[in-house]
Amino acid sequence: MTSEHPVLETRDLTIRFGGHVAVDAVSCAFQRGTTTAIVGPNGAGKTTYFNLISGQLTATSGKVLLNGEDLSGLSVAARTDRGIGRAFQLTNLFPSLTVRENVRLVAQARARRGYDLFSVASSHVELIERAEHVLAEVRLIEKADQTVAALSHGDQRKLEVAMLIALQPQVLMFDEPTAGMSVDEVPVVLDLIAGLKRDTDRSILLVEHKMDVIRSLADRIIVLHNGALVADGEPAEVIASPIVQQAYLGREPEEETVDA
Ligand SMILES: Nc1ncnc2c1ncn2[C@@H]1O[C@H](COP(=O)(O)OP(=O)(O)OP(=O)(O)O)[C@@H](O)[C@H]1O
Repeated sequence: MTSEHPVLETRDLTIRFGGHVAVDAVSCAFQRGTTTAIVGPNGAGKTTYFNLISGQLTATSGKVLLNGEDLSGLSVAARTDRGIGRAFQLTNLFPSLTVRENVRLVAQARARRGYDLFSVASSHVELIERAEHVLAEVRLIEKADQTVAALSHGDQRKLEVAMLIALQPQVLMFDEPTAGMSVDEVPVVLDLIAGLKRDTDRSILLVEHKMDVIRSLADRIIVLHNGALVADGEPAEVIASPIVQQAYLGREPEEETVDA
């Protein structure tokens, strides 16, 4: 729980499916207040790496550490309690409830969990205030009394992010956050994630294919290829590196995506 540890770290993290090594000894540390994009060609192991961090998959070997604590053997729910929040997967919206009710439910559930020492004793008033704060953070406060069913798709995405924030994660994971979104919805989600970056206690990880999204959000890019970490650095440097351009991504620097 101290600042001497990176918020999240993977050490020699490996998973094999039969003879295939999908994530191959990936060691990487993620600091508070940083946003890291994970890129690589199709099948490189990006989603599998995410699944190993969030607990959807169990590593063959290696470790995932949160604030120095080994998460091996912990379920997805236990990892969420500890502070790993994965967007658009953990949260289920209740369509007939209002926006505010949805967020309050998550805040309440979070407060009941034993690991959140500061909010175990949270009063009803504190929980309500927390929900209002989160709704303001994602700019949904004016729609707080609308039912979820009445929201646009973009606003539902905002609500999903609000519910993720209400879980108070230290690590926020987004798997292709703009995939399947309409042209007008993309800036909404990008704005939201950019807003989340202002909280320097949080660390954001995103798997992303789109170069413009990466450029606008990431402070750092790590590249996976055949499950191994092959490049790590500032976006401009990584995108321009010959190893990424030619050997691994097979793309010219100015093309739309950095993979596949
Ligand atoms: N449950 C599984 N069983 C067997 N093989 C798997 C399983 N999950 C992933 N793989 C394999 O592991 C490799 C990495 O897959 P993964 O989905 O992590 O790649 P990715 O980088 O996320 O690709 P994409 O960009 O296409 O989503 C692939 O070869 C995939 O077929």
